[in-house]
Amino acid sequence: MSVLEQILEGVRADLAAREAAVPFDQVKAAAAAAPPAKDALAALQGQGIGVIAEVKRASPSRGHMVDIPDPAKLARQYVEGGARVISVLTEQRWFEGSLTDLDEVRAAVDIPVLRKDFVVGTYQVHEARAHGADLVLLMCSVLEQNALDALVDRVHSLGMTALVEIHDEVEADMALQAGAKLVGINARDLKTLDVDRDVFSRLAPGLPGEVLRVAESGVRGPGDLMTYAGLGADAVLVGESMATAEDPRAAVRQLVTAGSHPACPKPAR
Ligand SMILES: O=C(O)c1ccccc1NCC(=O)[C@H](O)[C@H](O)COP(=O)(O)O
Repeated sequence: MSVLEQILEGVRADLAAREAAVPFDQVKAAAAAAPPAKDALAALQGQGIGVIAEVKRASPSRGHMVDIPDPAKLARQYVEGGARVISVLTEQRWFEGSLTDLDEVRAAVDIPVLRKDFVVGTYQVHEARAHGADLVLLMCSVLEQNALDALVDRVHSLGMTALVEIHDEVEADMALQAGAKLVGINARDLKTLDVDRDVFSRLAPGLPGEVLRVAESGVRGPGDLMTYAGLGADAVLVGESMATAEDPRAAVRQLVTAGSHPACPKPAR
């Protein structure tokens, strides 16, 4: 069984437990009662390359990386550094995340917040909204086309933005067919965990001009951001190198400064 299949097995088991504990109607009602979602596309369309900074303690490729006893504090540091969106991993078994992290980050910052998880059904989408998320990650690698279409519609109908993740040409077609407005091109192959930054240069030119492009994974510093900017990225999503930085505020600031420097290529929109 691949790591991705193992992750999904755990995600489905944990989801079944939550569904048994909290009925879907209750989650839907909580989502409907939540304050309106923030406009993530507007946030990412600002000047320069946007930085999406992630609250990430652990991963299948790295194991446990860092203790984050206070995700709200880390998120505030990211905001002070100039992040446009905060990504919160909520998967618990491999990433040590939780919906509590999402609650704490939501309460701490005013910028859009992404629920980063392995979403396989509508329950998780309403759950994300109920916990204050403004964006939801949907991964083409774990969804059939029909399911992706339905989940993109559901995310958008709740006022949130779907970040639709792709890693190859087939998934790019899936994302576009589903009506994605924000596409994340993940350099990490989730089956092998290898990071290949060339995936972005292969896939980004095939996306229509109006679709915002996020370069995901393997961004280790301003040099990577500048490279992705030159290839047409509107934003970079950065986990490990921000969450493990000695000074996360300064680490984000360094990226933001590079992304707004006159020498940094600007997105074409
Ligand atoms: O990070 C992993 O090892 C991983 C393995 C399997 C599925 C997903 C995985 N990561 C999720 C992500 O997409 C990253 O957290 C995100 O792109 C940030 O990556 P990085 O900056 O390299 O930490």
